[in-house]
Parts: sequence; structure tokens; C-alpha cells
Amino acid sequence: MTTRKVLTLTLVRNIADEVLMGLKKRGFGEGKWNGFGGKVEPGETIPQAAARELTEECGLRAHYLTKVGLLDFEFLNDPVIHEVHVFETREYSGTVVETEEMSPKWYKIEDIPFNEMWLDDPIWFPWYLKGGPQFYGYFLYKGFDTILKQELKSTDLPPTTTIFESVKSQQA
Ligand SMILES: CNc1ncnc2c1ncn2[C@@H]1O[C@H](COP(=O)(O)OP(=O)(O)OP(=O)(O)O)[C@@H](O)[C@H]1O
Repeated sequence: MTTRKVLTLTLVRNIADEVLMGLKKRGFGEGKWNGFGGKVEPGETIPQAAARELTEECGLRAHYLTKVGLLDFEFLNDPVIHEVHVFETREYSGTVVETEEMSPKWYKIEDIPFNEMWLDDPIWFPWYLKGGPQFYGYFLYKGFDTILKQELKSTDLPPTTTIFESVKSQQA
């Protein structure tokens, strides 16, 4: 029997159109560059979890989050499916800070360090970057360095946005 672990992953873009990436300093995915995110806790919605993890890991408070895609990861001989909800924000408050978990850095699109990221990232990132409907991806890993199966497709869903009014009004 499989179980699902629900996670978030948030990509932040600035006015120069750079992407904020974090070098994971500990735990799952240590040593890899990634967006910001983690597990959804009981009692919070998925966008709330994404906003919380973003602040915990890099200090920024998102004014809104747009859901751009969904990724399912399976690891051979592991019954847990990692269900990753992918978000983007372009409006936020606060200053980027290094945290215990992440060392953040802005990257120009052409400089995104794909060879120091999860193997699936170079596959779905271009879908995120080109915009359009939400994407859905499925990846079956063997260990952490081999992808045995993959699927990536566009859904009919337009991106959906959750606005955090309280964050916006705090800034005003
Ligand atoms: C396998 N291919 C993958 N490709 C790209 N991104 C991946 C990923 N697999 C997991 N991710 C992301 O990596 C973070 C892990 O977070 P993770 O440290 O497990 O969560 P959280 O911070 O809640 O845990 P702790 O509180 O430290 O236990 C989280 O953003 C999640 O979306």
C-alpha cells in the first residue's frame, strides 16, 4: 500500500526575472540547489504551508502564491509517494536571509545550476519557465541518482493564485 507525503516547493522571481534558489544545508536533498518548501503540517492548507516554509527557509513573506504544477515522486521499494505542489511568487516582503536549512542565491535563468539540482529539475523547470497551464510530472527514482520512469504533461488547469491579504496589509 502506498501513502502520500504532501510537500510544497516555491520559486521566487524578482523584477530582474531572476529565480531565488536555495542550497539545502541539511536533511533530504542536502547539497542540492532547489526552491523552498517542505511538509504540509496538520491544520494548514497547502498554500499556507508553502508560505510558511518560504519564510522559514529564506526570510521572505509571499504576498501571493500561484500554483504552477504538481510533481509526484516515487522511490523504488519505498511505499511513500512524495506529492510536491509547485508555486511561484513575484511579490513579497522582507529580506533574503541565510537560514539553518538553506543558503539562498539569485540566479539568472541561463545560470540556474541544473547539474547541482535534483535530476528531475531540468526536465520540468522549462515547463515552469515557459508559463501556461499547470504541469503534472511523475518520476520514479532508483536511489537518488537514477530516474527509471518519467512522465510530464500539461493539464487543462490554469494557474491558480492564493492571495495573503494579511501579509500585504502588514506592509502597507
Ligand atoms: C525527488 N525530486 C525532487 N525534486 C525537486 N524537489 C524535491 C524533490 N524531492 C523533494 N523535493 C523538495 O525538497 C524539499 C524537501 O523538504 P524536506 O526537508 O523533506 O521538508 P521539511 O523542511 O518539512 O522537513 P524537515 O522539517 O526538515 O524534516 C521540499 O521542498 C520538496 O518539495
